[in-house]
Amino acid sequence: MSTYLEAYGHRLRPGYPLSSPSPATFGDCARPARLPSVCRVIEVRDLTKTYPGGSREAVAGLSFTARPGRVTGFLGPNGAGKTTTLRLLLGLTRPTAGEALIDGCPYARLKEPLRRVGALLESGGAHPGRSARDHLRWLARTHGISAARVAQVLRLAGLAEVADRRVAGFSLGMRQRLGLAAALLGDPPVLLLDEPGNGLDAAGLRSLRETLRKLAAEGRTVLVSSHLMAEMALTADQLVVIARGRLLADASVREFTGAKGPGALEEAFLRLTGGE
Ligand SMILES: Nc1ncnc2c1ncn2[C@@H]1O[C@H](COP(=O)(O)OP(=O)(O)OP(=O)(O)O)[C@@H](O)[C@H]1O
Repeated sequence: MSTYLEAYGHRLRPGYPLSSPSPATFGDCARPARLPSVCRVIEVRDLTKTYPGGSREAVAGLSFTARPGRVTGFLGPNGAGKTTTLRLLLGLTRPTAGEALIDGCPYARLKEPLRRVGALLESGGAHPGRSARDHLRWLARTHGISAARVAQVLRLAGLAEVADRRVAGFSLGMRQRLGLAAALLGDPPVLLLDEPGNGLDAAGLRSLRETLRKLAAEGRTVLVSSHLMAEMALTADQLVVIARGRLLADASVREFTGAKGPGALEEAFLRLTGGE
């Protein structure tokens, strides 16, 4: 599969005459009955963002592609522009220049976005007085998603046993799990996750790693930002490294760490970013 994706993944655009049952609606950013895996691509093209009053560009001419079937780790020192890039991809802030596309479309033009893109940006968002289950049921109802799927994502995120507890009593790690459960609710082919490992204990990190690997193995596109180098070395296939809004590297974990193995990622990262 990877050879096929590598050969065609970044060149195809929605609307291409693939074997999709309804390519016409696909070009319109509607979801075809079966989304061709080669089109689940996240594309950032010459993306630039200067915040009003900002002294420098938060994102500066950034270009990269995250492809299906892989976990793409999005790395960079504090303030590098990772969250800004993810917010641009989700249409939460406007680019100063360039494009941030999913399936060839800006997020705002995607039909049924919850079923197309699962996002975890921060661990807040759930009403503290609600239980995890009620929060997810409410989200599911507003997007026409079944209660059975709620139970499924609660299990996937390791929250089944605390599903009926109020979110107010949740630890940071439990809130992160709830955020991940919400991101998975629509069974989306594309996932954008901003530091999902924050606050997770060792068991939580392992389970997150296994979940992300599995999601990628199912052919989904997983873009995940993180400061946890050891985790990224074990989780990611591809690494996109930025600093001061600019691309420093876009390489496989193997290319990054060489023969030294996953333990060498932190060293390579610090060397590349000048230990910022
Ligand atoms: N709403 C905003 N208004 C003005 N400047 C902002 C805003 N959000 C972020 N910035 C600035 O943009 C730059 C990039 O920030 P961003 O949060 O995207 O980086 P990051 O790589 O996610 O950092 P971290 O790893 O610390 O979360 C920083 O200089 C930050 O101060």
